[in-house]
Amino acid sequence: MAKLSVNINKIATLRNSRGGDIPNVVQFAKDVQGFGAEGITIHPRPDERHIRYKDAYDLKSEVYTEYNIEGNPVPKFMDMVLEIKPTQVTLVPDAEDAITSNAGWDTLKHKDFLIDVIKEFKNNGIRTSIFVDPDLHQIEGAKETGTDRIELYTEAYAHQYGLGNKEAIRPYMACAGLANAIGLGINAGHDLSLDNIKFFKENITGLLEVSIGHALIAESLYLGVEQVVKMYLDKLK
Ligand SMILES: CC(=O)[C@@H](O)[C@H](O)COP(=O)(O)O
Ligand SMILES: NCC(=O)COP(=O)(O)O
Repeated sequence: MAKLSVNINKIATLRNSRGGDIPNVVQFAKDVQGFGAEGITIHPRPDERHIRYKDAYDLKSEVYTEYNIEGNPVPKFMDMVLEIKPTQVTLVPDAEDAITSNAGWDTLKHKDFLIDVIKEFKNNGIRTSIFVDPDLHQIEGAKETGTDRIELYTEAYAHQYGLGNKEAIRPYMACAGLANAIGLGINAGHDLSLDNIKFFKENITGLLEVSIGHALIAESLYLGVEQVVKMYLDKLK
């Protein structure tokens, strides 16, 4: 069974569009955990256009499932994560102006940097994960950094699956096979949805956690948050 971590960035985006506190992201996190979510993911970006650093602190005492903070480990981000000490930090190489995450780390090119950053987080008792493209060389590189887990960047799978190309799962299966063989835990995320999650889960041996935000919130507009969370949990069994 893979854990469902709900990414609540979109709730903050909605709140920020009016400048007030509706919807309240902390209340949403509490409710979604009550509906069965096994984790809360946030991804504060440098411009704080959705989740803000203050939200990350406010959520600390209310997330009683797994708290996963994603982002580019620039000094401000590192200080915040080291202070909050979430369950997991997921390192994502965001460009400042990226609309959303659009690439995994080059774990070979940035190996020394990643080794240093991961050591710092692990010394503080925080589990680490690196966002990576489904490429065997990048998985091997990730192992060299000392990270506990990888997060497979699933945008390509989700896009191809939507076009009817189920073969798109193959590179992910190969990466999962390698990760399992060399002792890396496997997370996955980006554009996963009620449509594509079951096939992904069925084919990825050892999948530990998925973080899902954009599709989950969009689906909730029609079906309701509680129903959607339960549908994901069922597909992730
Ligand atoms: C790493 C990843 O795929 C997610 O964090 C995703 O990028 C969500 O971030 P946004 O809500 O900014 O799109
Ligand atoms: N790590 C992926 C994530 O948190 C959510 O991505 P998305 O479902 O919003 O594309």
